[in-house]
Amino acid sequence: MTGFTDLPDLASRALGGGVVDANDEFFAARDNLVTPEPPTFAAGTFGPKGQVYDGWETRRRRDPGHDYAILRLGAPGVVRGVVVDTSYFTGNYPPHASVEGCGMPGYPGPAELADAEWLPLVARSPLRGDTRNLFQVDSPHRFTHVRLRIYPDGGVARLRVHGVVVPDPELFPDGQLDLAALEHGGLVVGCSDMFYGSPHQLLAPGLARSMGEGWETARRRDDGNDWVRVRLAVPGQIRQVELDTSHFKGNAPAAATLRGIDARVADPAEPAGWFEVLPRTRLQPDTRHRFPVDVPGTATDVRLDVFPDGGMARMRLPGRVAPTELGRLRRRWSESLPPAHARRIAPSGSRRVGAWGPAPGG
Ligand SMILES: NC(=O)NC(NC(N)=O)C(=O)[O-]
Repeated sequence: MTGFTDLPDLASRALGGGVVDANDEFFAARDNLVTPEPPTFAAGTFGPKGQVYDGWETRRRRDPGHDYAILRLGAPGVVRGVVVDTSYFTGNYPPHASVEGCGMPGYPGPAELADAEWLPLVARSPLRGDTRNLFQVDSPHRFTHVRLRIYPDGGVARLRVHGVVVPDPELFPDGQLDLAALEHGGLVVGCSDMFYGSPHQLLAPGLARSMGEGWETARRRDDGNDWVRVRLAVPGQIRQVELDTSHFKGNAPAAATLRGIDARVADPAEPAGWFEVLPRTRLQPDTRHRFPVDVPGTATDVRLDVFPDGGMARMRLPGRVAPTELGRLRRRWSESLPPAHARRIAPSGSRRVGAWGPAPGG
């Protein structure tokens, strides 16, 4: 794993991201900005408003100003880079764009977001048409929303917001959670092959709807086996291993093993530090397998080996986090809040009720 685009897209619809506001979407719907699949184009397809585009496209401005869209991240986190993808927008891409982020508690609507404290992620920069425009981001804050501004108008196919999830520890007060879940901060840090499907999808929320929503390798023609390594959201004890081969019917692995390591005290490069979580276990195609396990060790990372190759829809690792780690998670969360969000959090957990604005009708 090298550049920021290897990190998960926090805005993706696959993670629950959405477009909550835009000043205009005359030619093409804002919602397309967060579609997980790459953009497509069919020349000469005209609807009642014009050429059909797989992206967000505003009308031609006849007055000064600029257009904007606001995205809710599916999983709030620290942003490492954004991709303003103008694929297929050639005579109608915006020549410039900027991106800002804000961190808000609760579930703000467009009116609250308009008044939010927006911090710069990408300064106003030139864009190329029909191009994935990459911008590195350097900000330590945990953002819940981003705002894309385009100058003055035009079309953008996708906005990818790559980063590291920073979970809200209040969501698992008793320390029980899926230690591998992307939305909790679990992260794929390496894999042998991802020819047909991204390994990040293994950790995505919900059930996969098709084979395309899982991790799938190419057919192996040697004696090796495929594997994926995951950094857990937080160090913890794994209580159950869920390996879901749903939709993989002619291409499920025959068997799998799972090993864990506490990389704070052992070197992952040395085999000695790895302990068995799930012994080599036969798998069935198209099946959600759930194996209770009793592992005394704490793991920071796991490695799933599949034999010999194939595909898997999801891997879940329900487990328990030590109270000390929960404290560390709380500190990491509070230290990464942008100033406006931090000001809204009163001490002693008062954010549980009415933390954002008055109750409806109140
Ligand atoms: N051929 C076009 O793309 N024209 C217009 N856009 C759409 N969607 O028809 C425009 O003015 O940008």
